[in-house]
Amino acid sequence: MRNIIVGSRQSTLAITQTNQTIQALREICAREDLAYTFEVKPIVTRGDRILDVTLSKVGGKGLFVKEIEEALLNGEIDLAIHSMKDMPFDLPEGLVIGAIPLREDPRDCLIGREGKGLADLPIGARIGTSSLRRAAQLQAHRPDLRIESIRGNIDTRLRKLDEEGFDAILLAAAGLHRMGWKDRITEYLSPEVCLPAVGQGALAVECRGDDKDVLALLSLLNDPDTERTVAAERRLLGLLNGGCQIPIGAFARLETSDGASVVLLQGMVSSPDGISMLKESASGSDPLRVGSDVAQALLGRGADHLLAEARE
Ligand SMILES: NCc1[nH]cc(CCC(=O)O)c1CC(=O)O
Repeated sequence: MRNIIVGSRQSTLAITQTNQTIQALREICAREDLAYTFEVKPIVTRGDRILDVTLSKVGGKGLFVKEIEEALLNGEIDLAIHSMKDMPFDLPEGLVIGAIPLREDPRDCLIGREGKGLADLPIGARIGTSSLRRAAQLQAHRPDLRIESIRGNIDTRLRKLDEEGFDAILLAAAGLHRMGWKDRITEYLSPEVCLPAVGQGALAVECRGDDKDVLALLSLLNDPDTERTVAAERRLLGLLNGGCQIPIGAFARLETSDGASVVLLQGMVSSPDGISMLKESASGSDPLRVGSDVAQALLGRGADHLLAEARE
């Protein structure tokens, strides 16, 4: 018998993801006859305190992660559930990702006012997003659209769609699905129009590297297919050194070829206006290799210049 303390941010999405993951762990415990109980401990992160300023301007990776990792390291909590796409590339010494559960829908989506899809939006329509990646790709697809910044948690943004007169906003489908707000989505953007963020739709369940009980439990929650696709995307991000402020998109999926699992990865790097946009793809059995192949292809075609410009 052990009580596992789960640290969680207090945004509606974080609470939902934490509760859904605990529910899945409880089902595993019932099935495997494991005597664990779970308790949620609220944690406030820097990212939560500065939501009223543009997050990308504040910079620094892992604004939503640092305080939670400190609580893991000092034993205040035993487990934390993060959105994979908010996870920095490197984990602090002593912490590991114990499970990557089955991925939700990785796509971005449009939430149009009055049910409008992308093709229904009038010339010059106002679109709310504060993601450089979504803005660049949408602008490349529809140069006429006026893209404006919109901030806050998912719930706040949905409210602002109506209150601030946007014609549509862009969000990750995964968050809306998890919150039960699928019906607000008016169009799913295909990866051809908008490549998602690295790890979008996936969760990272983090714990201490020496916590044997929790590691054993989490291994039962891990989804090996999701782990493979996320590994390819994150290798690409790591090699592009995505810390700087530049639109980067990636999407990996699996296919079976002659009985073997093959990872197919598409990657994109762009100037913020979407005018200089590079896209490359690769496939293979080793996700890390596929990630570095796409990174090398992008760098060889000039992604290094785009990255250097963004650093200036
Ligand atoms: N940037 C915040 C964030 N982190 C994870 C999600 C959505 C869920 C996910 O991608 O797993 C969101 C909101 C959004 O981008 O719409």
